[in-house]
Amino acid sequence: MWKLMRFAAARSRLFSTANPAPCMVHKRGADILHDPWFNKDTGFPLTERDRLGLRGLLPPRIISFQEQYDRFMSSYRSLEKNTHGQSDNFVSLSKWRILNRLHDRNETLYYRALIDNIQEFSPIIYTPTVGLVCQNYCGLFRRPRGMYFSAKDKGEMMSMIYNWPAHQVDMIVLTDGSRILGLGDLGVQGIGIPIGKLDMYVAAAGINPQRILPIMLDVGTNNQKLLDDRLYLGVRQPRLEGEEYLAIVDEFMEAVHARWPKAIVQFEDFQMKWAFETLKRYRQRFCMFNDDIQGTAGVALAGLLGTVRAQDRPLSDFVKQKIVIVGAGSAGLGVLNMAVQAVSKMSGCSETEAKSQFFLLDKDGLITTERSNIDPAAVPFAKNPRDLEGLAEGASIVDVVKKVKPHVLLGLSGVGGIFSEQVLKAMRESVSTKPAIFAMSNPTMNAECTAIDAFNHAGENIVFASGSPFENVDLGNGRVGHVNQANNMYLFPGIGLGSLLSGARLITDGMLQAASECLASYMTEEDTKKGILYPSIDCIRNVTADVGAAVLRAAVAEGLAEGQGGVGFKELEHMSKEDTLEYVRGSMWYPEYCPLVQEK
Ligand SMILES: NC(=O)C1=CN([C@@H]2O[C@H](COP(=O)(O)OP(=O)(O)OC[C@H]3O[C@@H](n4cnc5c(N)ncnc54)[C@H](O)[C@@H]3O)[C@@H](O)[C@H]2O)C=CC1
Ligand SMILES: CC(=O)C(=O)O
Ligand SMILES: [Mg+2]
Repeated sequence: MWKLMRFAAARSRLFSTANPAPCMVHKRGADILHDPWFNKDTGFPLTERDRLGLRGLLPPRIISFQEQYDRFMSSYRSLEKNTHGQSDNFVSLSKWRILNRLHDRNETLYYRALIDNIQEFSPIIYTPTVGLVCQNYCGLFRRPRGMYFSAKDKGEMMSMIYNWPAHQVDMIVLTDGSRILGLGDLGVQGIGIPIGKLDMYVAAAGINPQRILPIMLDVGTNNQKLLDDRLYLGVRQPRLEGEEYLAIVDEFMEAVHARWPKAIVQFEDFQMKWAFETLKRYRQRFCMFNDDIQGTAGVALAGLLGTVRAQDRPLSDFVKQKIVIVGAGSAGLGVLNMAVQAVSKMSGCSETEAKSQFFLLDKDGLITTERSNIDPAAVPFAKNPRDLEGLAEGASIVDVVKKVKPHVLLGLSGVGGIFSEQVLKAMRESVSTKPAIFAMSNPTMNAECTAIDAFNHAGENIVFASGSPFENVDLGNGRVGHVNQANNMYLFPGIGLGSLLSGARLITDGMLQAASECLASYMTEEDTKKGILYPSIDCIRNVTADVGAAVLRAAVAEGLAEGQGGVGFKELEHMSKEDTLEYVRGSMWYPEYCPLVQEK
């Protein structure tokens, strides 16, 4: 059966312009050289130079793709040498610039460099450097990437969407710049985040870069420093609020859906109130998800389950883990919701009972039912003070940790260093012999603690994870404190890829759960016992293929899959687990120069 379907899969690959099918190019001469989708720099073969009017526009020698790659990496290595001893920010921005210049010039070579060096380059194009790039965006801006819809475009979006040059768009990452990593409201400068996330989509999920679209919804900013900055490139007005805000997002979603009904929209780095509101508003109507709420939750849950295994306990013991979550925003509440659902499912108890193991804090401390002005999204998790011995409304992190002695302390607060020495030392009294500390806030300077501080103060037996990368910690005598990167990048590319290939019109909890379960089952017993919760970033393409296949199968199981690119529901339904994985892998784009002219 599957053999018969190979044709369809191959068609799908062609459909996604994967190699070696010829690419359609309607340009000639210098226009091709200036188009990073088609540009091959010195790599154009003679036939293309002849037939596309490139003769004389390039030095005569033809350089192979491999030589071009080697040449780029060698200039990257020289830059590393030449910037040695400069400040970390200077070095990171210099690295970002050299990668960005390649991105702007030759996408095929850029993505090959990114895929082959993903462990090394992800901290440059993604967190933490992407945060620095967003902070300095107006100064760094050279040429636009993606689309910008602003408060001033009301009523125009349906026609504006047709200004995007690509006929097909599969994956959109959208932000309004209101909560960029832990850096707050960066207005239009937040566009760096959709760009970085979509780079991960191409590198990890093999989404064709001609079919991605980063989008900034610029509804103003409440960041006074930006409003006062004469170089600021966004709309200089306070953020739209209430119905005015929603009217802009509604119009944008309708416009996108009208042009690309099957495109997936990932909402990213929206402030909490709009993150929850837009998810509720659109998830039954459009194929969308909120990465900070749902992607983060799946990655955190996989890490929490891994922690139980690291403690050498049966997975069913997850229901007994006491977990303190610091940060009751979109990410913290997303994690809590998913973890509570998992406990309830595993133990068969009600969600109300499942909540008893969890403690939630925000900027005002422990959240209890005595809190006045409690955020509606946090209400279900507020503790009844009657159930708390010796802990009152607003108790500090250190008091909660001392009293609860949790198995896990998890931070999604956006506040650097709030897991102080005192807090970390209190974790030594944890009821677990191998407590876990998740300092998940980004970028690095906003992490709740550093890896070194965690191992120094909380003890060498801890399990540690952070949102942005840290080096493993040398514990002496050849022992290593392993650092995990608990970042939604392990899931969002697979969620997007699986949803796309399924052709489902919605992304359900079942599909998201399948993604998380797939990641949770990834590590071997041997690894988890060493405190390794997630696979190496070097394998992110394999992880994403597995996650994508799990999401696709969940969509099929729920009867939501409609298929795409010639592979319909019936074919998807009859694929075995292995066939699905093969199909997903076969659909992934890989950067190679494709012929721009038909062989004669
Ligand atoms: N590792 C990952 O994959 C992800 C990490 N994040 C990070 O999580 C952080 C928070 O993101 P969101 O939840 O979307 O932000 P948010 O702004 O919605 O929520 C922040 C929460 O932290 C609380 N908070 C602030 N100061 C605090 C303090 N001193 N003590 C305790 N709580 C405090 C606030 O009251 C609020 O409840 C950001 O730094 C973001 O980069 C977010 C998504 C994914
Ligand atoms: C990783 C991510 O999505 C965040 O920090 O917001
Ligand atoms: Mg985010």
